[in-house]
Amino acid sequence: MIPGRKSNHPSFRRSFLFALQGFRTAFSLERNIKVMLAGGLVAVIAGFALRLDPVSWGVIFLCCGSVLSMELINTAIETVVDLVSPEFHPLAGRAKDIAAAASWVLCILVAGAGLVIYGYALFRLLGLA
Ligand SMILES: Nc1ncnc2c1ncn2[C@@H]1O[C@H](COP(=O)(O)OP(=O)(O)OP(=O)(O)O)[C@@H](O)[C@H]1O
Repeated sequence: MIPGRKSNHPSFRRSFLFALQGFRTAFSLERNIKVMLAGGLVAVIAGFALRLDPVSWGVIFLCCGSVLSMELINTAIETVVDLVSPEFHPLAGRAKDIAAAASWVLCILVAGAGLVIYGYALFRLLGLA
């Protein structure tokens, strides 16, 4: 709900536009978002090259989406921390470090999933699996 507004919720279309605006802001401010989008593009190109099966494509899309979403949430947490604690504070640092850790944990697990999926697809393409 927007503070001071009469209606409780913006329309579905306006909500989508707010989300789009949030994405554009995060994209322009965060280098990690650009890196992750580039990584997603490489993953899709590699998927076509290795002729992934439909289930593998589904997993790859889910992985790309979850990594990107987690980085957006991380960026939102950093923004709120900067708002409530513009000064140096150990708890502010801790909150940012934990949010960054959440993103890295997901990235490491997704890298593992990618290794298995692309590795298996490569072996299959070479007739080794
Ligand atoms: N207000 C603060 N008080 C204490 N430590 C802070 C504060 N702001 C940032 N830090 C420390 O500096 C680190 C980097 O903070 P910064 O806001 O630059 O994040 P970032 O480098 O943009 O993170 P990411 O790479 O995930 O986007 C934090 O993880 C935290 O350890």
